Amino acid sequence: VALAAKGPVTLWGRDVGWGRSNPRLPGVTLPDRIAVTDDLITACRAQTLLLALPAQVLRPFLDQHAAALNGRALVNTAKGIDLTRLTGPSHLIAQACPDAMVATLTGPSFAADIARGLPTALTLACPDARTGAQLQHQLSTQVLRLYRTTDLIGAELGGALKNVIAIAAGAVIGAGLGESARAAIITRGFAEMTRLATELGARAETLAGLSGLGDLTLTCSSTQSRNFRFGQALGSGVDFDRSTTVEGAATAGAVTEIARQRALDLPIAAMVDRLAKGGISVENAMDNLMTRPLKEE
Ligand SMILES: NC(=O)C1=CN([C@@H]2O[C@H](COP(=O)(O)OP(=O)(O)OC[C@H]3O[C@@H](n4cnc5c(N)ncnc54)[C@H](O)[C@@H]3O)[C@@H](O)[C@H]2O)C=CC1
Ligand SMILES: O=C(CO)COP(=O)(O)O
Repeated sequence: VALAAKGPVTLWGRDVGWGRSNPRLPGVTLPDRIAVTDDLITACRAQTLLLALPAQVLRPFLDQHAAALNGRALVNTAKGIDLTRLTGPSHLIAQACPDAMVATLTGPSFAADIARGLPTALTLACPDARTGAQLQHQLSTQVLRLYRTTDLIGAELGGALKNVIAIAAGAVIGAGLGESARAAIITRGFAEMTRLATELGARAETLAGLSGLGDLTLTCSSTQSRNFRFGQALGSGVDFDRSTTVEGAATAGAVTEIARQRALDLPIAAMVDRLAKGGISVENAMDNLMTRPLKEE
């Protein structure tokens, strides 16, 4: 919707029967400049494609459609780590589409805010600096301000890992453990995010930017966030609609496996993994975190 301010946009979906107002974005009507199609070949005539799919869906989607996508600039927006490959979205895309230019657009942004034209700042991450600068200009608008980085690993991991911590923050609030506990989870969660990301080759300063700390702040503090609401439901013991996309649940599993393989200490992610699988109560998870051996900050 934001990009339609700059020129014609084609929106592809496998189920576009909803017409010009998507039930996932209530109150938003698509501008006339957006052509809606369920024909991927038509959509792939564009040179730049934004892929807006849940992280765990991306791999099967690429298995099916890689040939149509190859050779384009492919901008990922998924925030997660693939559970079977233990890798981020852009690596999956680059493997499936070796002739594509791959980038990730990430950072603090609720789709509903962007669709309403509210001001938003994001990170455009592309290892190729020239392509990154081109995409930055192509995708920025008056209300969508893109910063760029070549640290694709760091930007992508920031977006993936903040979802895990947001579940923990939601659980703390849902269980009535208080704002001080939430601040502790956000801060120690950020330490875990930085520990894992730098181990995997990210720059620490990327984690402190929009794609890491910025998105962590948003997601841990807003009930607009699905990850936060999922945690809240776990904490308060109410049902949660399992058809809702909650990226942090699968990503906590992937993170726990990566931590095991690399002998990394990521206790909050480990607790979120157990919580999401129903293997521990919020009270026991918090006890577990609070009674670990005392250490330096
Ligand atoms: N919703 C938001 O505010 C934001 C979401 N993201 C990230 O973007 C990614 C997607 O999130 P949402 O769009 O919110 O998820 P969503 O679950 O609301 O929508 C995903 C869309 O993908 C489609 N889809 C699912 N499987 C498919 C397949 N095999 N082939 C074709 N289409 C398929 C669904 O029909 C749906 O239209 C996630 O990784 C999320 O973390 C990033 C920034 C903001
Ligand atoms: O990534 C997001 C905000 O930047 C959206 O968060 P949720 O997936 O938790 O709704």
